[in-house]
Amino acid sequence: MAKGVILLNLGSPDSTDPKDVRTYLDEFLSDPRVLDINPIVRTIILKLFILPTRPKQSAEAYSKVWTGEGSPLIVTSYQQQELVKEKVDLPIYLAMRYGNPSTASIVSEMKKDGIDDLLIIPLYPHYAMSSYESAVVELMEQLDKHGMAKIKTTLVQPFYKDDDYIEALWESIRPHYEGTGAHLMMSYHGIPERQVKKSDPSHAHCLTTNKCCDTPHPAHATCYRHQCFATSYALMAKAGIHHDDVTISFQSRLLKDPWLKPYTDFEIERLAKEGVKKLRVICPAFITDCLETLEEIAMEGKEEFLEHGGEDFELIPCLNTHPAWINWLAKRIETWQNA
Ligand SMILES: C=CC1=C(C)c2cc3[nH]c(cc4nc(cc5[nH]c(cc1n2)c(C)c5CCC(=O)O)C(CCC(=O)O)=C4C)c(C)c3C=C
Ligand SMILES: [Fe+2]
Ligand SMILES: [Fe+2]
Repeated sequence: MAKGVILLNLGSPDSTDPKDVRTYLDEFLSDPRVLDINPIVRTIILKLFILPTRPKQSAEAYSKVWTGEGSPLIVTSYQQQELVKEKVDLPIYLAMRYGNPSTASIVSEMKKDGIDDLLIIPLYPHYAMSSYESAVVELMEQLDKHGMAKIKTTLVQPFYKDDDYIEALWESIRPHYEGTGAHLMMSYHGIPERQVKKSDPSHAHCLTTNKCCDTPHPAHATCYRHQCFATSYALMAKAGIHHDDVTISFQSRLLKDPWLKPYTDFEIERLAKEGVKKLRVICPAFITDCLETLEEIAMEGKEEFLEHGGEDFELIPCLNTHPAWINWLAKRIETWQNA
């Protein structure tokens, strides 16, 4: 059998031209796992309220972080792919859920290469219907469309508390944090609360009490909130960081419905007002630095912190191309290859 590995990430616009950003946002927000509302209402909201204004605003934000080679998310993802290729003797593919390289185009490449035994690695530590699930469903649909529905597939599960992942995360954070005396914010991408409830197969556990995420339950296999907390607690335990020195929060809200709380922007302001002078922020929901870390946190978040009395603010980079992360990927692939 011809083995191959596919890395899945979210994707970016092709350029900072508002037209390209519009095309990207249209594809992204038309995904029923992202705006999971009545399809007619979704089209109305998208076409009448979001697409007339947001592409220009988002294009301006993207312009602040864009590199000579393109979007940070795409550039770093290609670097990850190349570094993994240096470590394992297998074809390594990279596909995006939205934009390019599209999942469809990469599946077509895999078909030409005769791949019939595939390891799927969604580059998301946590399960969310809008990220991990959507990327996997799109891949499966494309395999089906390309006549590859019957190939052997192995799916890497959300690795939010995997010991080697937590170790790699701490190794990447440690030089930027240890000895600074800073308060540590762990800011995760938010999702609407209704999506946490929808992803609970029992429909009777998630968000029913304040303590649901700390009470063991099968629903946690697909509970984004539980998995984010589990990453935070495992990291604190590994690094010996006391919970008084940590704030866990959720960023990047869209529209007015309730999203997971507490909200990162409110927490940054609160911490500054309460006298925290030095803040370091990590964003463990992202493997790769992107608009949401480099602009929303490192620029907007910093401005907000300094405006309200904070003095020293830094975003700690995501895992990106850290050797411990590349080793984690290579080890997962080799374990599968040799099984
Ligand atoms: C952790 C993974 C992600 C989840 C979960 C997620 C949910 C989610 N996102 C939106 C809306 C937007 N997100 C945007 C950017 C963006 N989102 C993620 C990851 C997750 N999103 C990443 C990595 C990025 C950055 C992409 C890049 O090019 O750098 C954007 C686009 C930018 C903007 O206009 O703000 C939108 C829109 C929703 C609605 C949602 C859950 C319902
Ligand atoms: Fe997002
Ligand atoms: Fe939960």
